[in-house]
Amino acid sequence: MSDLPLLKVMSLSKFYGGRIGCANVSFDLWPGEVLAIVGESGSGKTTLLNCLSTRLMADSGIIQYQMRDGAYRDIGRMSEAERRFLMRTDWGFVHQNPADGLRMAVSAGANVGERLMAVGARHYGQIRETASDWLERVEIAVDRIDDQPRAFSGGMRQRLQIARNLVTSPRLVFMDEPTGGLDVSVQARLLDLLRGLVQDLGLSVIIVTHDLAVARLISHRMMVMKDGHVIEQGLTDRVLDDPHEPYTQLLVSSILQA
Ligand SMILES: Nc1ncnc2c1ncn2[C@@H]1O[C@H](COP(=O)(O)OP(=O)(O)OP(=O)(O)O)[C@@H](O)[C@H]1O
Repeated sequence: MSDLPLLKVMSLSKFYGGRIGCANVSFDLWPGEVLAIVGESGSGKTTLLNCLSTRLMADSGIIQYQMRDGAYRDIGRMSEAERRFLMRTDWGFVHQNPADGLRMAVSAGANVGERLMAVGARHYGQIRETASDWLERVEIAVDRIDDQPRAFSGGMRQRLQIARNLVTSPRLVFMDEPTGGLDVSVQARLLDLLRGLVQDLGLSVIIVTHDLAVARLISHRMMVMKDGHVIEQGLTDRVLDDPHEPYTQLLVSSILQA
């Protein structure tokens, strides 16, 4: 791990009119670290994730990202084109619904290859070979490369979305409930796969989940949100085994021992 954070977030806030989306959120994210944002429905997890990934503009606060050359850039001051380039190359975003992150009417191979072309790949044979490698890595049979994702199961679609995101070797991946909406056995397999990939690639991940068991399995550190505020944060095992805040204690006892 580097001795400098990959992402520095300072006093980030977003309001919807008079309603709090998220308020005054600050944290650092380190290279190779998986941070889970947990909390009940409406606590502000998605708002925070969307502000961090610039899909939503925060009302106030600063997000600094360490670029590949080591320099920090203020994300809020980047041009739209620079932000989009970052999203297509050095960052990934895995949506809960794979249809939001895939192009359903083009082949699986093209879904993966498209991201490669965004970083300058032009050689058709190499793009197809890399796409095949990635399909294999996410446990999709290579003979499905020309099929459209609409012919895939939910779990396969999600694995394809992951391949599409990881093919450009991003350093930071945002995930919004990536195992939500899947059968329990499919969820377990996907989580296993994700955990392996994150470890092998040394990815930094910010994952939103309402499922504390998912957070336990995949994250190093956890932030608990309530009414738009981060009310507790710490190492995942510490927060789950020894929650300090009464609200976290309630959340842990109601969900883990359900
Ligand atoms: N587009 C919007 N317009 C107005 N209010 C919004 C909008 N999006 C979210 N909110 C409000 O902001 C607060 C946080 O919502 P958010 O969706 O971020 O929570 P969440 O923890 O992600 O919930 P869930 O797990 O249900 O997705 C809620 O009070 C919600 O009603």
